[in-house]
Amino acid sequence: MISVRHIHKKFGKLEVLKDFNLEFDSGKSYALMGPNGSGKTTLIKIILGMVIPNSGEVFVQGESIEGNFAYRSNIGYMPQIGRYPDNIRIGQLFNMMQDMRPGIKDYDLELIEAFGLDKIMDKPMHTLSGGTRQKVSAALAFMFRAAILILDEPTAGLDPMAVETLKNKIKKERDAGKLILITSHILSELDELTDHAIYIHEGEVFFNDTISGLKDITGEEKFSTAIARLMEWSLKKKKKITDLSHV
Ligand SMILES: Nc1ncnc2c1ncn2[C@@H]1O[C@H](COP(=O)(O)OP(=O)(O)OP(=O)(O)O)[C@@H](O)[C@H]1O
Repeated sequence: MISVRHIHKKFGKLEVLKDFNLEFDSGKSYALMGPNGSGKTTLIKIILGMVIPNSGEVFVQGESIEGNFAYRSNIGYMPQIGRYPDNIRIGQLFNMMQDMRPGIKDYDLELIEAFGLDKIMDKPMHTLSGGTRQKVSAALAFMFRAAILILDEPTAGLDPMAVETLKNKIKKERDAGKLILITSHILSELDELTDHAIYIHEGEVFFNDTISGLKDITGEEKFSTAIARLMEWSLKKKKKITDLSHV
């Protein structure tokens, strides 16, 4: 459903992604992991067409995204930090986003109600707390019933009740067969919400397999310990996991 082929991205002299290849299939949920600054958000922004790679290509539902904007309506995106016009009110923002997708009329308003945003529609965005802005971003990501959901650290800054609400929503959409891609540093959350683990190290895909495959190859039952082992290997060996059968 999403195919990332030979992507190379540099910012100045910094090589963030090096000949990066990945496939994301519909009906599966992926945890995108890696140390701070390893290129997770950059990869997401390339898939969304917000960052242009130096070379390589991305295909979404079989079509190259180059010069193509229509594919974005198939993706619900929750950014790490949502940036919105300061003076716009919550309700106006929802209306504006709906106007930008005139082809979609059947909105998913579940999170708006669950987070109580329907009761504060008149509040200007710049007056909102960080967590409430995060709730608005989550509500927008799910609003258009997109087949693909890309969630960049979705629960960061949310209170425990909102975290549970959002996790339940993600599980519901996952079980309905959507493609879900999540980056997070909260491993328990990834273990709960996803079935595939992708680990990025120094601009390359170091590990890409199912979470049960990860547990098998590391010999660790616990997801967090398996990831710790992977990090250890990535730092020591600096080779792809396929070369580590002898570790
Ligand atoms: N627009 C930009 N200009 C210059 N450098 C950038 C830009 N965007 C990202 N970078 C750099 O690219 C690298 C990868 O950043 P990115 O945000 O993709 O990492 P990340 O894996 O998402 O990190 P984190 O876990 O901290 O969110 C970092 O070194 C970052 O400083």
